Amino acid sequence: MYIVTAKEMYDIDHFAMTEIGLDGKLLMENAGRAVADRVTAIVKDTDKICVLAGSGNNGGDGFVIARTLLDKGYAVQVLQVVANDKILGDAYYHKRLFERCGGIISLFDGKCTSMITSNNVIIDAIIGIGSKGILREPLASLVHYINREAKKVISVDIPSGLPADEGKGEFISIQADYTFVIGAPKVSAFLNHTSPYYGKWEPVSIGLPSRAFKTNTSRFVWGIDDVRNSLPDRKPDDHKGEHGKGLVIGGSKEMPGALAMSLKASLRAGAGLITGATTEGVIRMLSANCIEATYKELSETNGFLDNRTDVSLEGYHAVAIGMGMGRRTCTGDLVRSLVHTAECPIVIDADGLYHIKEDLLDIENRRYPTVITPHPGEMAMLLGITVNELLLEPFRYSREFAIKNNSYVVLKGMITIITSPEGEQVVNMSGNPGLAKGGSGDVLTGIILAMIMQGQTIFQALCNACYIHGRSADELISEKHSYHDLLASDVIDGLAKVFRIIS
Ligand SMILES: NC(=O)C1=CN([C@@H]2O[C@H](COP(=O)(O)OP(=O)(O)OC[C@H]3O[C@@H](n4cnc5c(N)ncnc54)[C@H](O)[C@@H]3O)[C@@H](O)[C@H]2O)[C@@H](O)CC1
Ligand SMILES: Nc1ncnc2c1ncn2[C@@H]1O[C@H](COP(=O)(O)OP(=O)(O)O)[C@@H](O)[C@H]1O
Ligand SMILES: [K+]
Repeated sequence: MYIVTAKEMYDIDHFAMTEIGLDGKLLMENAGRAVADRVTAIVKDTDKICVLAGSGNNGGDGFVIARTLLDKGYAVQVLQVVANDKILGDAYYHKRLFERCGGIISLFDGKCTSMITSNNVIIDAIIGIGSKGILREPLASLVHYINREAKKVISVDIPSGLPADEGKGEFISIQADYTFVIGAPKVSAFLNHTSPYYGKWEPVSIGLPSRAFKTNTSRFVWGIDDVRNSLPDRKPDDHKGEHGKGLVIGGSKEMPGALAMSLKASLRAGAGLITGATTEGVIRMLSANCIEATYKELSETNGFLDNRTDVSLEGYHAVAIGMGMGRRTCTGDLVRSLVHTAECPIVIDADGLYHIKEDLLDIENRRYPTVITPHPGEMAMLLGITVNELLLEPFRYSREFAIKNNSYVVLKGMITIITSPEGEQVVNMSGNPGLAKGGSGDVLTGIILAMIMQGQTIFQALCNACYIHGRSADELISEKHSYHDLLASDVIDGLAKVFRIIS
């Protein structure tokens, strides 16, 4: 599933019309029919439906939806929210068809809000991706009224008034219960501040050729088919050496568990051999608990790692660093020296990110892949901006950081954005609020480390790891756990089921 900006969607429409020859009226017919089909699945035969049609092609879709529902026998009428002379082109064509089929259209007079309350379903085709700036009157007041009074609101393509793109914090938008997005979801369906306006959403296909998407966007949602297509199978004659030898550096007297979770998750996710490099005290605590891992003792100052041991990374296929190590200056020296010298992929998480903040040039200059896995607070810290600024434009900030610093960025959150150093972006939607608990990120880092060593590209490894991590939490919530009680260590146990589902 591709994700588009408004401009990309217009380019895709344009490509379909000029290069392929698909007619605009036909695309509108397809859009309206596809949405009407979905609407029939969520309304009752006895529901009274009011379609609100605006001036652009979104309104045009509304007329097709109204005609299709009328033909199926639903009680449907249209409230046209702009003057007659504003309905032009393909939308006018479909308005005429609706009228000729016996459809009734009322003109919005700035009041007549009784139609909003006397119908149990409102279909919002007021405005789509052509929305510019904040919604003007009288539409702004109408939208406020709908949000207050309407019983069930179904938006067409995008909740009216909501920006399609990131970077826009001020708007007046319909609060939809459902949104049927046309062709592909828009970026705003994946942002913390705009996604709630969509309600439940799903895409509908309108016959736009996949070539049109491939040519115009490189952003998409990673799904289970992508995992199945990229995760290598295990061969009967495999040996442990083929599944990677990984090193996890972290832990401290205050946070030993973070290291334990990364180690266990990495082994459960398929790593061949995993070593935990940490303080003597942490090794003592973990070794009986996580018996499949091996351990390497590093030097410490008062229970926190320092840079006095000469850590050899020879023979390791990948390294993860940062979990539970704390923010002592002595530990920072260790992190920076390893980032500088590691001749293998390195994953930097948690406190490791804090320690590299002042030395991003070291990352940019690395000749081997670097992966950073920040949550929004850590990413904002690296960028020197606020979390709010970051979350307004997470795609842009991630992309600019990844390209500038020659690194892979896994920006974690309700929706996780994975960006390659070339700027390719993937969104992971698996996972749920049960993961909003200490340790979830340490588990993810362990899975990432394992995936990187399993014969996929680094980018595929990151996408697969994020999907599998979130899917484990989703399966656990659907079976025996709740958002409240789920623990990071449950997510490790849940991996077993996810791997069975995938294979
Ligand atoms: N090629 C096509 O015909 C297709 C069009 N589609 C539909 O077309 C939509 C995009 O159509 P348009 O480009 O015509 O744009 P819209 O229908 O989203 O809206 C444009 C209209 O809104 C008005 N407007 C913009 N900002 C406003 C504001 N702040 N306050 C009040 N009014 C404002 C403009 O004056 C213009 O009349 C998509 O969202 C989708 O629903 C899809 O059906 C796909 C195919
Ligand atoms: N509400 C949520 N919905 C989906 N995933 C979530 C949610 N909250 C957290 N997560 C996931 O849980 C993990 C949390 O990572 P992080 O914040 O680093 O945790 P910690 O540092 O405590 O280990 C990330 O993978 C994130 O995407
Ligand atoms: K709309």
